[in-house]
Amino acid sequence: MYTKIERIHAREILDSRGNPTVEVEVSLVGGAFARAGVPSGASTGVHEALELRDGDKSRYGGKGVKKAVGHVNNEIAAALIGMDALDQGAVDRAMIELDGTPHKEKFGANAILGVSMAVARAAADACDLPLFRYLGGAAANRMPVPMFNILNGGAHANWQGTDLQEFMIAPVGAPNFAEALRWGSEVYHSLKKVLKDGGYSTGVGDEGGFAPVLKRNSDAMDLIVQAIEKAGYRPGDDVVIALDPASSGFYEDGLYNLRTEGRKVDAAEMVAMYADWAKKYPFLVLEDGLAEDDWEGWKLLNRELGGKLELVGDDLFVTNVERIQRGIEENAANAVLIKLNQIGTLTETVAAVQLAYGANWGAMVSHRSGETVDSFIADLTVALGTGHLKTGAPCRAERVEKYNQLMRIEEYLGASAVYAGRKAFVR
Ligand SMILES: C=C(OP(=O)(O)O)C(=O)O
Ligand SMILES: [Mg+2]
Repeated sequence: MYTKIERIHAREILDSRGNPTVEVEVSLVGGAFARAGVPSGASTGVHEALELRDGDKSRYGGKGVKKAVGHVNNEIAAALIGMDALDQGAVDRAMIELDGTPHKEKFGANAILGVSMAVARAAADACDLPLFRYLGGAAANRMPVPMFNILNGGAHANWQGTDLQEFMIAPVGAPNFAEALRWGSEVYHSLKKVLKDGGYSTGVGDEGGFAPVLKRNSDAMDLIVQAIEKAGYRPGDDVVIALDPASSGFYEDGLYNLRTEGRKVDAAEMVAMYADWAKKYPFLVLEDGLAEDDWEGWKLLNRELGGKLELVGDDLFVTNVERIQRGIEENAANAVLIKLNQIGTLTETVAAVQLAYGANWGAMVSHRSGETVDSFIADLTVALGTGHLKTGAPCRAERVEKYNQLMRIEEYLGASAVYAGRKAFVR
């Protein structure tokens, strides 16, 4: 059968931060071929599947991935060769069972995910279909709102800028994805000018957003509103703001340490700050507003703001159905962030999205702060119809490749494409 897996080969490559990561190639008997690159986070959740690093300090300071590469080339290849690439579920289950640990500690989620992605792409190639069409079927036509991270802080700016990690803009009022991309790029360049004119640095963080040193976190909101207006758009109607404070990164002994402002606050005070911002700013989406195990805080946040904001759990849920199920039962959020490498297979990622949909929750697909030029998540977003994705600033090749792939998909869909717009957000 022409979709049988014939060859699997992994190698070590570099990601956008200059750290090693896994790249996997898969060939099928009929000649189909695909390659996939595995991303890597910096503000990783403690409940994520394991990213296997060598720990050998003589190479890349211990960050090499030769062990993960070896697992792909040996045990995983031996088990998967001869399997049908069209049966993604069976391929992913075989790797999960062979690994046999709860968090993929044996092979590493980086090894398993590279194979999972490359097998899907090889199957799409064998079917002569674009990846989004292979994964999503004939009805997949929903183009996402791009969430551009234009101001970086926290771990993504070496803790030298804002405490909050990501300030994103979302062009909800655009008529289509191509225009949304243009609006986002124009606001990004407008922010550069606003920062330059204000005497701030225009150096960038890990995801390509500017990383100025500011006195208060809310200064970032004011600067972004100015940038939206100066670019000729209406804050709120055309372009809204989304935040990912990644607050697990500054949660210490039960309090949130806002270092730049010199104050430590509790969950209720954080919720009050977000409520105030929701009144003052065109602010619609809040990811990881509270820390990954602060379930009581999240419940309060959802009670207070769940009707106004899309509250997205990233470190809280780590794309893991058990944690998402708990979130649904405890009414702790109304949306989930979706990162393939937090869980380690395509099959489990799709299950996480379906669980969220079943609860009428939103799902936002996401890149990692360490990326390759692989644009798998662009296709995945359209395939699953999530309506929004975040993949950094509209600059830096590893980020724009995802946005550019969405341009190609929108062109391919032609009149069938539907831009999700404001409806993307569940509140
Ligand atoms: C993309 C993110 O960052 P990282 O990849 O560093 O976890 C995030 O926190 O949403
Ligand atoms: Mg996050």
